[in-house]
Amino acid sequence: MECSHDYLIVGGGMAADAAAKSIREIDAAADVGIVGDEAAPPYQRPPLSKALWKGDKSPGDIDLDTAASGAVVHGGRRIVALDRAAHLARDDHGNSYRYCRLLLATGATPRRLPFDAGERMIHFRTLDDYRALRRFAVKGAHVAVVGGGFIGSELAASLAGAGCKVTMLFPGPSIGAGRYPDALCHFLDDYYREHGVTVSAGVNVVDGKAVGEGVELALSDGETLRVDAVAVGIGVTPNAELAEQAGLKVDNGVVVDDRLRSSDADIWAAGDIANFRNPALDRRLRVEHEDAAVGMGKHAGRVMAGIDEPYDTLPFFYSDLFDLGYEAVGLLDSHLDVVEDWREPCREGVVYYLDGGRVRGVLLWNTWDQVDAARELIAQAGPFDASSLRGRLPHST
Ligand SMILES: NC(=O)c1ccc[n+]([C@@H]2O[C@H](COP(=O)([O-])OP(=O)(O)OC[C@H]3O[C@@H](n4cnc5c(N)ncnc54)[C@H](O)[C@@H]3O)[C@@H](O)[C@H]2O)c1
Repeated sequence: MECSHDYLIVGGGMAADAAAKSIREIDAAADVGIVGDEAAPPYQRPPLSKALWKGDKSPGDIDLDTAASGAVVHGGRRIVALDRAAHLARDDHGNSYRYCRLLLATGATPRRLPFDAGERMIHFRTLDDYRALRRFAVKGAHVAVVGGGFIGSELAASLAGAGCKVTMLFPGPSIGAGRYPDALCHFLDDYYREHGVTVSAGVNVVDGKAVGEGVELALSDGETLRVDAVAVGIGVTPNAELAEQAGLKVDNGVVVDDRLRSSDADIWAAGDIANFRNPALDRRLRVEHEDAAVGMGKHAGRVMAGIDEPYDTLPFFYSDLFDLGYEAVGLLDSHLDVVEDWREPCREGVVYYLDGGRVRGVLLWNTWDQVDAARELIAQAGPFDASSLRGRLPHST
């Protein structure tokens, strides 16, 4: 089959959906095509590790209704080659797609543990992964959660809340290490333990195999752990092979300019794969959060449809961990100078991340309605220090 689209979007996630909708808003007559390798049409990813486990949402509620944008969604297909000169993409089913303008929104692939332990070990990212884990992570089941980052901390809390016995395993010193200040990391380790989670920090999973109706893991401390299922969240790799094969500039993702345009004038990139420069932070970034996927998708769609404006949005993300929650703006890197301003230690407060007297990131821990104020602070030249920051952002709840 050969088809032709004015705008072809490669990847079927949240960035793709946002781009299709913003193209439609500007170019009502546009012919937009989306080719994505997941069978499901675009859906919201954040509920997979949070709301779906709490029963706040069901899989039917997370559909993004991309069809409403008028885009033709070619699901279950993967673009495997791009001929930039001919403006032609080819998929793994032998179909070809002609395009005028193309958006790469191919997302990222979970890093894998170096062994196969069968269907009960799930590298967690997609709706299919959620469904697979749900089959085994029933009430009372013992689930090992490998990784102490975003997926690991959210899933461990959600699974414990859903009545599973949870063991967290990760090589670092504590949950959230490298992102949060030490006191908060230690508080989180204790908080998870108080909520019934076994937190095994500093422990690597070195091997594993399927055994009967479970998985047996060999750990770096010499122990063996037998569980009903394993959920793995040990980081992701941007899906930039297609861009690389096509000869686009790739360096920790697809390198784009301030219009999210790649080194090819007719190809843009958005979401997890895009390496862009943020002017306020004065550095290039690749951001793997929902807000960036949606915001960059929307922005790329607008630019592709003819609105010439720069993308200068600061990274924003949020999380829910048991009854704790936070919003964050900019860079959370505990190697920066960290100023903690607690209203109640580790329960409610603000953490600032500084570099040379400039605020580069703000963590709003159980502190709400301060995101705009945090953005403004990061835009200011400073210099700031602990005394000028403490008490600056109100600690409203
Ligand atoms: N709330 C949110 O914004 C949110 C929620 C879920 C996922 N995400 C995104 O999804 C992506 C994937 O999340 P993630 O949690 O996998 O990545 P992550 O980078 O947040 O965390 C990776 C974790 O795995 C650990 N790790 C690395 N190698 C390991 C190994 N061999 N064995 C055990 N642990 C190992 C790291 O120490 C770290 O704790 C991220 O890009 C994240 O930003 C975001």
